Amino acid sequence: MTPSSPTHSTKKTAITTLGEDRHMHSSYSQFRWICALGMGIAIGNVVIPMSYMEFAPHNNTFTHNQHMRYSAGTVSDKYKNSKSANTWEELVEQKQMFASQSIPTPAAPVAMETPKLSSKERKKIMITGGAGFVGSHLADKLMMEGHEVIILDNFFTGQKTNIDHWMSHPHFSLIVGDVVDPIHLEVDEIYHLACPASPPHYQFNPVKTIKTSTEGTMNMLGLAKRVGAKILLTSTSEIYGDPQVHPQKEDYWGNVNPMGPRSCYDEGKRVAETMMYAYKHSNNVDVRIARIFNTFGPRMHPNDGRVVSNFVIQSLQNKPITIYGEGEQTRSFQYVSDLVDGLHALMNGKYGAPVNLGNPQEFTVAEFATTIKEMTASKSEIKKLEKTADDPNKRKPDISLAKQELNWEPKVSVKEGLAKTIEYFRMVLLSTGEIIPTGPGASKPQN
Ligand SMILES: O=C(O)[C@H]1O[C@H](OP(=O)(O)OP(=O)(O)OC[C@H]2O[C@@H](n3ccc(=O)[nH]c3=O)[C@H](O)[C@@H]2O)[C@H](O)[C@@H](O)[C@@H]1O
Repeated sequence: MTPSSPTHSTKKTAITTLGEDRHMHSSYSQFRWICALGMGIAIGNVVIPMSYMEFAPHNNTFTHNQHMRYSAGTVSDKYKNSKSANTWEELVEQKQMFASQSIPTPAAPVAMETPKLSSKERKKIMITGGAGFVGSHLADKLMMEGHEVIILDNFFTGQKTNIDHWMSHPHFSLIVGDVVDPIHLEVDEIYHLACPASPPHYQFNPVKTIKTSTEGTMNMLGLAKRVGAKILLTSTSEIYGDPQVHPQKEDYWGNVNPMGPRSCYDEGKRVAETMMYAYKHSNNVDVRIARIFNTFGPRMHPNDGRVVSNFVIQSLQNKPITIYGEGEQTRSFQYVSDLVDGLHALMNGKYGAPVNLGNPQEFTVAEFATTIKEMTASKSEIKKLEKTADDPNKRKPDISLAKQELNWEPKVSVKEGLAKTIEYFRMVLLSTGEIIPTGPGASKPQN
């Protein structure tokens, strides 16, 4: 199997055994400490992550005593002194402590105490696709504000490891389900993220991708209408297709091939936007639309197949870096914490028309490959493969509207974000062994 093959695999070795063996692995233990020390700032007994909790590399399960031990690995004094419970009273005390806090896991190696809001201030917020890469970072932010978070995810691309740390928190609920099925519950806000976003994944079952964006969005709008909730749709830069205008502003109508391999996603999101406005105008639903440009960061699935995870994983293993086409196509990359801040600002602001959220720092794919190769001190060769069908030639957001309406702009440079992402994947590789990233063409996410 070559890295360019449409099939792919991740060899899981040490880490799955870890959970089962219930023993600490030395590199893993080191990983936790690096993460905790590198990411957290302790204030009193609360550990505030530098950019939420960023590390979610693997499947693992933990015993209660392991939770206790992990708590000793945080920077917080309170946790530093905690140890395995010896008596019933100690166990009760520790259980109470963890009941109001997150539980440290490899996904989020710092324990975090969530603020106690009054019931009037505390909102019930649903995130569809909340176990995914972006959704789980958003969940962290909302939990850290003290809200109640309900995640609805079908785990097609989402991973439980991304949200494990909140599972026993009283403000957190997980519903394993699909947005294509109607759902009845009480919520104040809905962040509707559910939909595979990586081209190989959304092309795997195009009919399902269309249903997710259409029936799924209809169901979420129906819910918003019934309970009077505000709803935010994560749309995409892909609605501009292969743009003939550069950079792209929100008033550009786009250049989409309605019959191409990407159209299930592009057209699905376009119709989802249309539905949002139909419900706004006909039913007075309070809507928000974010058009998200290429986003990267820790918790991207190693087999996501998008350019950032592929190039980083290939470089770290000194394997060929696969460029599709000549590498002259451009993309503009934003770090995940900036996106999460933008989504939050949009939901909490008053602006109801579509807004681009992206970082205008633009790279050709070839430049991007060289940048990652240099940052990882890799010996990888650059390998050119066939260009993929309908791959947009240029993409860069005009974010003047987001600056004006949301007072938002990205704070993390691409290089800073890449450094964090490289460290993340370095640790993933330490734990999992070899990874062969997903190549071009439709494919199912592999665990
Ligand atoms: O990351 C994102 O946020 C966006 O990713 C994808 O859009 P795309 O720009 O095609 O993302 P990638 O698959 O990461 O591709 C970026 C460029 O790198 C190239 N690429 C990708 C992977 C690879 O191994 N080699 C390579 O040259 C692609 O051909 C493309 O030109 C999704 O379709 C968007 O919905 C999503 O918003």
